[in-house]
Amino acid sequence: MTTDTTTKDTAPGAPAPGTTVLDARGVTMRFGGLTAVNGVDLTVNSGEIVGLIGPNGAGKTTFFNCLTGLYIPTEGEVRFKGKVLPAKSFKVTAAGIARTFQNIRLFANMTVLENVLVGRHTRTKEGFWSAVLRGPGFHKAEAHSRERAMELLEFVGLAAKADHLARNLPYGEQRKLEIARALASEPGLLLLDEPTAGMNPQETRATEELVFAIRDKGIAVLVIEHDMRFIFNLCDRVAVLVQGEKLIEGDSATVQGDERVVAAYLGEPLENDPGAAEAAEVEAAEAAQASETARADDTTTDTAAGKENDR
Ligand SMILES: Nc1ncnc2c1ncn2[C@@H]1O[C@H](COP(=O)(O)OP(=O)(O)OP(=O)(O)O)[C@@H](O)[C@H]1O
Repeated sequence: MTTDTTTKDTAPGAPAPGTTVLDARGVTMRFGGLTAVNGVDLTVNSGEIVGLIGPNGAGKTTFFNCLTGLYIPTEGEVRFKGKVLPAKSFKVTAAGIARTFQNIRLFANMTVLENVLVGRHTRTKEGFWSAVLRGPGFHKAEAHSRERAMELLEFVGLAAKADHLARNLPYGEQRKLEIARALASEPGLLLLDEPTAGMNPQETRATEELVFAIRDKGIAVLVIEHDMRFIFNLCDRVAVLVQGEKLIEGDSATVQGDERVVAAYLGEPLENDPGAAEAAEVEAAEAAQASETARADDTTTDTAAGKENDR
């Protein structure tokens, strides 16, 4: 896996850095009376890693589902490389947007390699009859797909486990396999939904490096995550959703320093702050103690100085 985050090993055909790849405008999703996403605008440019954060139930996954054709937004429009996205998830994948899911969705009884091969189906030109007749075209396409799938397994660090059953992989490796499978559709934009959920700090750090390496291959990334350290280390831009609406968007420093973001995560300070009286009492006692000590020190110094003068 490439871990160098500075060298750009950009894929041929990738758009120039800074070109808008995803352009979501006024995306609204209502479920009956509940507005889960409300008028959200978001762009992702090529060469960028953009974070989407917000408290539980803020509408992040619903917004992802609107970007990937799982939901048809009640209002708004999503464009990918300038074209309005089709309203079917397999067509969205074919257009160039791939995703992983919050809850891992692998074929547990298939091998690691087979799981990646499944991810290639939108890129395989060979049709039904070619598969049935197993002619030379089919064998050539299959060999190419296997080669590409092995490259991707190498890239995420799972090549040695290509023949293992997916269900036997440890949790962190299953998440990597999901990413390899998503990459198999050769996307221009990768959406990651909580890629480090349930990971230990080492696995999280490795995922961070993997995402940088994906970006360096010319694939733009939009990532949902609750791990703030991961998000602020990784992302060029971060958008914050609260109750379905975009509260703020900016670089990590701007978002981290925004009082509204802190309030959205930690809650507003309570009017009659419980414990405030006790805290003030402790502070006053500590201050009194400090001045008492200072006075005692002064007396000791004076006495010592007096004795000196007495000599
Ligand atoms: N299919 C659905 N039908 C009805 N309500 C839904 C549906 N999907 C999501 N919701 C509601 O929409 C709101 C936003 O949910 P969503 O899962 O998008 O939030 P989230 O920000 O991804 O939360 P989390 O961080 O917990 O995953 C919630 O109130 C949720 O209950």
